[in-house]
Amino acid sequence: MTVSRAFTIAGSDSGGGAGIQADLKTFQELGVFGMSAITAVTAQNTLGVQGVYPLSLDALKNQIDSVATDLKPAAIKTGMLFNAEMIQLVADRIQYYEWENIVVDPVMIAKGGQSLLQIEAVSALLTTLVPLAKVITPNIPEAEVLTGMEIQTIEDKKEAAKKLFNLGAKFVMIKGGHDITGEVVIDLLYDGNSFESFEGIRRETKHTHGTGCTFAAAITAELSKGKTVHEAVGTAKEFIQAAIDDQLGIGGGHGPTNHWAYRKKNLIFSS
Ligand SMILES: Nc1ncnc2c1ncn2[C@@H]1O[C@H](COP(=O)(O)OP(=O)(O)O)[C@@H](O)[C@H]1O
Ligand SMILES: Cc1ncc(COP(=O)(O)O)c(N)n1
Repeated sequence: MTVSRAFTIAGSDSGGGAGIQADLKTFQELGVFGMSAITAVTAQNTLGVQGVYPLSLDALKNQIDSVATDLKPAAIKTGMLFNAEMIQLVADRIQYYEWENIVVDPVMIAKGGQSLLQIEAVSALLTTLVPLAKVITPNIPEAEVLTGMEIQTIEDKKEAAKKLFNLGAKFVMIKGGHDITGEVVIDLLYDGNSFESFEGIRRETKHTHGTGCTFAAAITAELSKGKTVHEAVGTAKEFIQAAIDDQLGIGGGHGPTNHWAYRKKNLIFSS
């Protein structure tokens, strides 16, 4: 039996909705064997981030090498990388192992406002990791920081996508969750030639903790199966819409989405 294998390099979210936990749940739900390397442990729940505890560079390198040398992941996702040294290490390992299916989710700030990436690390992200990305998946505030431009209109999004493409990312996905208006939420994918919109139904909910991680993890899972980026993003969009629609309603703040919802929906439709 061939097993699709995906690897996440990210931070741990004790609350289970974002980070490593969201990634592994998403891999599992999409039928992919998941592996992880933890950059930092966060003490986190739906109310916010109570603490950030980065691991040593050695601990991170050792985890990546353990996975790489034995388990051979077919697609790799990066999430919270915390500082410039970790970004450089991850970029170095990606090149060393000649990995190509790299999904870079440039995590910077948690939904509660706490920083998950040191601001001086942004230039390392731009120069070392973005050029290695098959897909980069910034939300609007992240795209603004990465490009140094304000994003308000669809034309701004297109310009930002072009800038990130010119830095070497093969596909740029600018997510629309932070747009303030509209019944439709639009994620814009750019492949260097044309733009494709992936639309979802915008839900009025505060339970969107981990949506970015989950969406990027679903893209990674599908890439590990050999799907194209367009196919992978299509499935990821269905996955995240189902996860947001099927509210869990747990916790007193920004609650997690339901990672089981996509499989549940497909089970119902196929039975
Ligand atoms: N309120 C919402 N209703 C429906 N889809 C949403 C909503 N918020 C975010 N999404 C979707 O979730 C994914 C993550 O989006 P976004 O919130 O922009 O990223 P992040 O979690 O990194 O801030 C995207 O596919 C986006 O369209
Ligand atoms: C460890 C960790 N990684 C990432 C996020 C971002 O979450 P989101 O997907 O909601 O932007 C988070 N809150 N915690």
